[in-house]
Amino acid sequence: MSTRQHTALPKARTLIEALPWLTRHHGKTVVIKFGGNAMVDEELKAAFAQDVVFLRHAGLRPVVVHGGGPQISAQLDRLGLTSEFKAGLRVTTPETMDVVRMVLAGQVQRELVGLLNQHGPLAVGMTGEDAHLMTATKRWADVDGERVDIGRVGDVSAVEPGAVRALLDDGRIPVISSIARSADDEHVYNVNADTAAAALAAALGAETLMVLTDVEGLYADWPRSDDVISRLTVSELEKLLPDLASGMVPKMEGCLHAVRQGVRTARVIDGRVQHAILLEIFTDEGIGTMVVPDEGEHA
Ligand SMILES: Nc1ncnc2c1ncn2[C@@H]1O[C@H](COP(=O)(O)OP(=O)(O)O)[C@@H](O)[C@H]1O
Ligand SMILES: CC(=O)N[C@@H](CCC(=O)OP(=O)(O)O)C(=O)O
Repeated sequence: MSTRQHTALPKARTLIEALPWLTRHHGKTVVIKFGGNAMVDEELKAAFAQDVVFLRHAGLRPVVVHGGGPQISAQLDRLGLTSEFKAGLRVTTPETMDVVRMVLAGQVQRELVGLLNQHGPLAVGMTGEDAHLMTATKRWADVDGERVDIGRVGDVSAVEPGAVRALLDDGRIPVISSIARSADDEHVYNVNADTAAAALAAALGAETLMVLTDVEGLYADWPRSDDVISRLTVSELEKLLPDLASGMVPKMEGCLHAVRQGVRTARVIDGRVQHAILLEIFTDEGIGTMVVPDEGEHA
């Protein structure tokens, strides 16, 4: 009897290799934050959409929260307005807020929804304003120990995840812009997208928060070295937080918050690498930086 050599055998083996990961994560919610800096390359964006759709078809419940800092700055520049950041947060006047809302909800979110929906009627876009998803209170920046007014920047004070859950139950992929309502509905707030993703992951009881950015992960001694910290507990991260700078502050604060609130792992991964999300499936320890609970917590 002759056995036929099937050329597709290595592909079948690869699929089987993914089985333990897929079994472990089946039915689990994964909140994926896609940063504006990782979003500047067309091929990367298309690969990101493929990964998210793959997760959805593999039985996970992916939720996308997107940023768009560079895209907002470019539009402000076109309008002759300046971009100013304090402690990693955009100083947001009412005029700036109009641009933030227009760019995030009208441009970046639409583009991601379009890319995902090339694979079927899956993605539905919303902002934190929709169905009271996110309510925020005014956030002040801490600059050298001083409390500084940065305008319409908000911190998430409440999340009503019902609408997102309903979309997930319906098999959709929610794509969420980081804008929140104020409790009195007088205006809207600009929320850092890392902060929004973390709040949402916590409220949804997500298994994982994945933050895609434009560096390999959290560098131990940035900018002097590029040694990536591959794993740290929330207590270790808490000690490190005061030494962090710029964009890493809301990211790592978000990871800390999410894991403290019961999210099993939070990861910062390199969104410049094609298929960064799927690489997670095939590497035991994962890539980038992983934040885990302290030993003995959420058993
Ligand atoms: N310890 C650190 N490790 C890695 N990156 C850091 C660190 N501290 C500050 N950064 C900066 O944070 C940036 C990522 O944050 P940000 O620019 O807000 O990205 P995103 O658009 O993905 O949210 C990096 O490009 C890097 O310049
Ligand atoms: C308050 C604040 O800073 N909001 C951010 C919202 C977008 C964002 O966070 O985008 P990235 O993830 O690409 O940085 C901003 O206005 O740029």
